[in-house]
Amino acid sequence: MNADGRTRLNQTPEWTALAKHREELADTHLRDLFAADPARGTGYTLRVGDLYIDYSKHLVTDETLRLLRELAAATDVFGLRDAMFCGEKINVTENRAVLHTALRAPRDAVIEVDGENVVPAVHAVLDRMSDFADRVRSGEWTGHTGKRIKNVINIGIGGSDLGPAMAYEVLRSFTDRALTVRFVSNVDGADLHEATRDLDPAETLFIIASKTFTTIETITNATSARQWLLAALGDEAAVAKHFVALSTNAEKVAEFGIDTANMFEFWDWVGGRYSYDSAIGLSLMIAIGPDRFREMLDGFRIVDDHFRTAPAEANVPLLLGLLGIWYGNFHDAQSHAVLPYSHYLSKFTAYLQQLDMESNGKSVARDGRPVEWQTGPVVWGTPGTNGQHAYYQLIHQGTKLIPADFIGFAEPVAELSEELKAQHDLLMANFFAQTQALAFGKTAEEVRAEGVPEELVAHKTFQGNRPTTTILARELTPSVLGQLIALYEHKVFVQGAVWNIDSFDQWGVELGKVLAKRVEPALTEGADVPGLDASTKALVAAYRELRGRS
Ligand SMILES: O=P(O)(O)OC[C@H]1O[C@](O)(CO)[C@@H](O)[C@@H]1O
Repeated sequence: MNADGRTRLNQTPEWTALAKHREELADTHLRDLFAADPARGTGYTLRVGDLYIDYSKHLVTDETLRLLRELAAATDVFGLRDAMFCGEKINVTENRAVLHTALRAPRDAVIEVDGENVVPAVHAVLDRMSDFADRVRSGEWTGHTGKRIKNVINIGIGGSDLGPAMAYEVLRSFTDRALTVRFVSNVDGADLHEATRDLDPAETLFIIASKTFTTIETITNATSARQWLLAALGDEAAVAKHFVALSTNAEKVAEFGIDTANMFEFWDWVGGRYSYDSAIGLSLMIAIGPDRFREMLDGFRIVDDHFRTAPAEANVPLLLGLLGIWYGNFHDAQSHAVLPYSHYLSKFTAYLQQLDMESNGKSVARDGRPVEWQTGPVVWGTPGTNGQHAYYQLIHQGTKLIPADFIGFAEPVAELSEELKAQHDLLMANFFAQTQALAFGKTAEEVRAEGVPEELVAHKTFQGNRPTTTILARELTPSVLGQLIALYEHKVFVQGAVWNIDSFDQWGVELGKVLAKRVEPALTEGADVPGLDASTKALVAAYRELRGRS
């Protein structure tokens, strides 16, 4: 029993029933499931907004889905969902509400935190962002010397980088191509160097994105960026025209030297990895314009409303979350691949890595006791066709079960030439062929029938039975991007709720930060750091020697 009165997850009858069911299905192949139900290809599908979700190629039956839904009911996933949408403080270790859904709520919605409706503030910031973005895009907002802003550099890390950087790539064809928009995150000086080396400081706007405004990588890069600017423009007053801040921490913003009039605010109830639809999206909004940004928010809202209201049988985030639990907890799958068949989604999986792994990479339950069940998977993947010529071999014929999401679009991006658009069918033929091959494989008999010599038959056989979800949409628009992100946000939520972990804290990143601060003087000054272990001590000495410092 948990301290909160709940039976431990792995001791519930629902969990035990799933484990037993898994044994019963051990010898069932997807080929059998499709043979037994000719309607499976259309029956095991759902729609949400513009997304068509095919989950027929999963190792599940109606009974599996029923048992999974019972697990969700027993762990009160929908109860926690309602608490989240209402602004209850479900981030228990930080005593915070979790309200990224308020960032896309309509103007007239009422969502309260500590008795205060947060929606008017959300829209006030959105309006200020829109006004600022319009002024930069139109050339009305100029740099210190009066030159038009042609370059926008977002400096941030983690949730203050990955979201806008990903979305900028995804929506590139909607961006103002006259603007150069870059993202600097790494404290390796090379990142800022490459981002600024060919730019005119007088035409460059820096957006310093940091929820806390204390993150060392971001503050270090921002300080270097200010030096780069001032070295060229020579006047402290230039900072006001070339630096804006996105933060929850006005005091630290002012301390850094950015006028808080140039600060776009968000709130502690927005987690970093859930923040790119807040002020953190300013660089994206400048790139695509406020109207497109709002279309994206509308897309998020479509899936929020669906998650909040759809019954369990038709609730897509619930389904996707439960399927992940089925593989992670009952098939020992360790990882989950996300494989987009769109060049524009090249940073999509990197974004999801933070969303999923920082949220659900936990081993302590909400009541403080260690979990006795697997939690979040390793999330990985790159655009599909490139992956086909790299790691798909392992997915097809390796010894590990790797459930995968395939994401594709019926239409190529509108601005491609007719010639390049013609390549789209080939791209999508690969998309459909892969999930088919993964599910159904190729039997030894089929291989033999092709005249393959006996000694090669085993090598050329594909076991199949590799589960995939296919997510298909007509085209990649700002709204569809919002829908996709909200879908994954809520999927991650569902899994955290079932595992009874706090998906909204991230204590696991703290220790490394503290140790880096402690080790730095050993590198720079050769200072003796008390308690440094023998391995790290020797590595520091080797580093100093290589840098000619010892
Ligand atoms: O926006 P901040 O406060 O600079 O934090 C950046 C990132 O650092 C983390 O706290 C830890 O990596 C993330 O959760 C967050 O997105």
